Amino acid sequence: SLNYSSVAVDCDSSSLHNISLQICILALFCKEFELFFFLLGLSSVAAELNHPITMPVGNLITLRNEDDFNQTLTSYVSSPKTLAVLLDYDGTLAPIAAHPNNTCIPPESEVHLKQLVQRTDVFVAVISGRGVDDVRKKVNIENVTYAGNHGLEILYPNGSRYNYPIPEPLKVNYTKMVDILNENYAHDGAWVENKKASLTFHYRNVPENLHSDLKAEVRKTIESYGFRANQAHMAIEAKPPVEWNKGKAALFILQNKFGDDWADKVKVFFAGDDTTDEDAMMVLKGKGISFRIAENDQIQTHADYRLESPFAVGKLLKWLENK
Ligand SMILES: O=P(O)(O)OC[C@H]1O[C@H](O[C@H]2O[C@H](CO)[C@@H](O)[C@H](O)[C@H]2O)[C@H](O)[C@@H](O)[C@@H]1O
Repeated sequence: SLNYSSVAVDCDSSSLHNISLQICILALFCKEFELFFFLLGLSSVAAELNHPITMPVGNLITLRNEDDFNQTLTSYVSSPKTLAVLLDYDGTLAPIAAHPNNTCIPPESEVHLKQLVQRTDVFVAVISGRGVDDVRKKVNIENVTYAGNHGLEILYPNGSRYNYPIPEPLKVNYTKMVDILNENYAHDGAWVENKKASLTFHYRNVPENLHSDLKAEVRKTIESYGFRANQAHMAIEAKPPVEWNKGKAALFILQNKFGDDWADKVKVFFAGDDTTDEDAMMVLKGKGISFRIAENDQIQTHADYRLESPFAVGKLLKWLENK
């Protein structure tokens, strides 16, 4: 069991988050549940402090066609650096569908994406919330680096993999959380997508009058197992409380491919439609150009520009292909 003593810590929010998370996991090992939940709360608060939660709103320039791309992006794209294109899948490459199995990349986008991948001066990665093998199957293009589970797993073109090390107690809790969500809430059209490292609770087919209570209950359940709950499109994502996200994964992929000085060697384009994509937009601010895919031009985002739909992403890919 744990012996308590008082410790004074003078540190920034990032270190506070890491320290509290580490002791929290130790507390779980030692079955010190009160301490576990206290430290879990503390680590979440520290993570929030570390993460600016207010995002710029409005005044977001929308790029709609070739003329817009020419006017806005030409000077950035004409530098002799290698082009790195990092793309989210659902809602970005592929339009949202009623069920994850029913998505596909519009044929025109697929053609341009394939052309880009074939160029030796272009690097392409897809960074998704789906399981990595699932998104790999969906995109189905060779020579692309795939990241799944919001970056927790990465599959390189040569078949090698990176898996973010998730602490054992969290894995145990994950399994329990999947069982409870399935048992208590997977009805009236709701279902749990178990992706092994993170899950998505889908409620798209649930009658609308039940949404608000269901969402609150599911969030509470997810958090009671020590996981983070994120709102997504008609779904709630449960992610492990680790210091890893699409932003960290994007940097990791770029560093691995181009070295620590990647920012001097590469011009980066990132596109995403969801809150989890904001982590990548944040870390790439000033180092690349990012696009938020959104119908609403008042969306809160860290992206530099807005594209209205996955079809506009296709137009951007076509434009990039000719650069
Ligand atoms: O990071 P992404 O590639 O955007 O993945 C995010 C989640 O996308 C999927 O769910 C969403 O898209 C489905 C298909 O269009 C839609 O039916 C669902 O309502 C959306 O929430 C996917 O199923 C999740 O695993 C991803 O985390």
